[in-house]
Amino acid sequence: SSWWRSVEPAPKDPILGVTEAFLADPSPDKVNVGVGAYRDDNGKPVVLECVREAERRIAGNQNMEYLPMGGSVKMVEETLKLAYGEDSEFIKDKRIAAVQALSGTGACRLFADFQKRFSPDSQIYIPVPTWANHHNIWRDAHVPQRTYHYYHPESKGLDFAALMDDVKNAPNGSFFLLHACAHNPTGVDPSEDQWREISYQIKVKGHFPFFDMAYQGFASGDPERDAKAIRIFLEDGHAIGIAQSYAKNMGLYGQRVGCLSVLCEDEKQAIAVKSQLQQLARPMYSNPPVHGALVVSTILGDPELKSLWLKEVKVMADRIIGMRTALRENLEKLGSPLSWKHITEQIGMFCYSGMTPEQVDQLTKEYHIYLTRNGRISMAGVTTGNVGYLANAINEVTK
Ligand SMILES: Cc1ncc(COP(=O)(O)O)c(CN[C@](O)(C(=O)O)[C@@H](O)C(=O)O)c1O
Repeated sequence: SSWWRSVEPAPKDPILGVTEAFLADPSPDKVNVGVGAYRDDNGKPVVLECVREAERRIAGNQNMEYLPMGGSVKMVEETLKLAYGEDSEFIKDKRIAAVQALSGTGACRLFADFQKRFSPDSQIYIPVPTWANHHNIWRDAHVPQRTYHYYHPESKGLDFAALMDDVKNAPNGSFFLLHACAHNPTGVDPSEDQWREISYQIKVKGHFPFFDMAYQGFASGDPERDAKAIRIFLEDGHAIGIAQSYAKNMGLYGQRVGCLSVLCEDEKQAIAVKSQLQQLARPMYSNPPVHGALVVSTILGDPELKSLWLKEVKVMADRIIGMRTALRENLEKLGSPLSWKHITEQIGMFCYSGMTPEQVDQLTKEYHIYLTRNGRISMAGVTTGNVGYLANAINEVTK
């Protein structure tokens, strides 16, 4: 008996479905500015030189043994330094419970399941808008979701006042999901002063901040600078959770390398929390993949490779910043009646263009330009070769 007969086709993923449509399009003019995957100025995916060199050093020497349920201790150690700081006292005092995760998605999901298990009546406040998959992750972890104001359409900036009201009005001890840098999809980040006010208010309310940091190094080109929000919260004495990913900033997309960490009050608590995170991982995937973790720990564990990585991540960030300027200038040169200054004011991988779903559909149908229907443009897909074509198409559908 085909018990699955009632199974309906799943809806297309709002982001990955765009990639599928792009790949299916035979047009030579097609442009993919959908998924957040870096491309060089020839529109090609990039494997960083530091990654190639790490692979050369690993080749032939890597065993295929299981990692512990918590993953590679060395990779996790190096990863915590990126988020908490090279000389973090929290690392020294062993207060951080941390496990290797299946990239940023896996880190968020492991946290959501941990939250459900150990704070079963809690909910989570998620920004409007956010990365589409955040809703799926906390839904499948059966954690009720609330929203907080984030993006201000009229100014194409941060709705700071409304955000602060939501923080103040949420019940004490609520969970808040925060994008550490390079907010997806808006590219709008709080200023340093705004982060300080958010941190203060979250502390007053006893809320729990969970940072999703999928783009460290990609926003400004400097991983230290991109961790500023987290450092402010740490200085203010918050307990926090962090999801980290090497998909974008090290280009390890398909290797699925990330890390989930929870800052505890002391080492004893951290040992307990880590053991429970491992308990969640064991029935889910048992232990995480070994290769990507070895690439990361080889790079971050070698001063020469780490400095090469820092140079390469800056090159990627700078290229994107350059494309923001180019796209804005092309639109202005075309005499577009709209203001496009937000293209250069926003930060990170994405530009929240302000285009309507209908305008996006027109871009796809008439110009073979692929982007998500919320008008988000992955700037990594913009090149000196297609920026003129893209600007012209955007001008045509928006003028
Ligand atoms: C805020 C945020 N958090 C976590 C992730 C997960 O990333 P990973 O699991 O690969 O480490 C993404 C990636 N989001 C996308 O770049 C995007 O929004 O296009 C894309 O990779 C995706 O999965 O949707 C993200 O934007």
